[in-house]
Amino acid sequence: MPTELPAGADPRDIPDATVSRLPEYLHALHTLAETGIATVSSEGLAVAAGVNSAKLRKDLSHLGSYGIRGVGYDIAVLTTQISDVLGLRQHRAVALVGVGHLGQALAGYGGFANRGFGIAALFDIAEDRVGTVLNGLPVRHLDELAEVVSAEGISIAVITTPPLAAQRVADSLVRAGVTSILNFAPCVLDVPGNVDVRKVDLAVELQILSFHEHRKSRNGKVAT
Ligand SMILES: NC(=O)c1ccc[n+]([C@@H]2O[C@H](COP(=O)([O-])OP(=O)(O)OC[C@H]3O[C@@H](n4cnc5c(N)ncnc54)[C@H](O)[C@@H]3O)[C@@H](O)[C@H]2O)c1
Repeated sequence: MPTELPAGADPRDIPDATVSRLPEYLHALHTLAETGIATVSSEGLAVAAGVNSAKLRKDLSHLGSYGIRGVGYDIAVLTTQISDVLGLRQHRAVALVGVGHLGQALAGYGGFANRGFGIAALFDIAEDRVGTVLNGLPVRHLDELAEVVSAEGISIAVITTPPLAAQRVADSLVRAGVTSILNFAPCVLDVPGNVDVRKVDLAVELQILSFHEHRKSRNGKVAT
């Protein structure tokens, strides 16, 4: 069985919605591999990943992976294919800027390493933070950003500063050569076209759950 994307399966053709589910499939595959099994049916993988199996088969067909009738997917092969598409076959060093409450929690989380990432550098500007050590990493002053980004080969950064500082921090990151930013600050960042930004906002997720709660209570009223 092939271990790389088959000819004709161009990662640029994979829909964004599929890409957003690939990390879930990868996580499920790692968990299944730990149980010692070598193959998994599309239904089994779909249950492990929490999606519907028709959607999973469609997603994996974008990778040129169709599974074998009666056998399913080879877990090791599919893991390699998804890791290739996500660019996870190389360990990626990540910088984190803003070592406050949230930054410290993220920097202290041990679960990134086995998902292909490591926080390699921490930055802040507060006098009482710069120079301290967190999980063996020194908190450096933002002035050192360009030097460290270049030395560590960092292309991805996480912003956990207050929103008012986030745009300036993003500008510094872009100048230093960072081309992907995960922004936790509740603001919109203006970046050049070659820079990818993803925003994480738990308040948005809660508002969506609030909508579902609101709808459930409205439906309940209609039903009674
Ligand atoms: N996305 C989410 O779901 C979510 C959840 C919680 C907090 N947040 C956001 O995360 C951010 C951090 O929250 P927090 O509670 O950790 O705040 P915090 O005040 O504890 O930490 C912010 C840190 O950023 C540093 N900082 C300020 N300006 C800086 C700059 N120019 N360069 C480098 N570092 C700078 C501060 O010194 C401090 O250490 C805020 O924007 C907050 O709104 C987002």
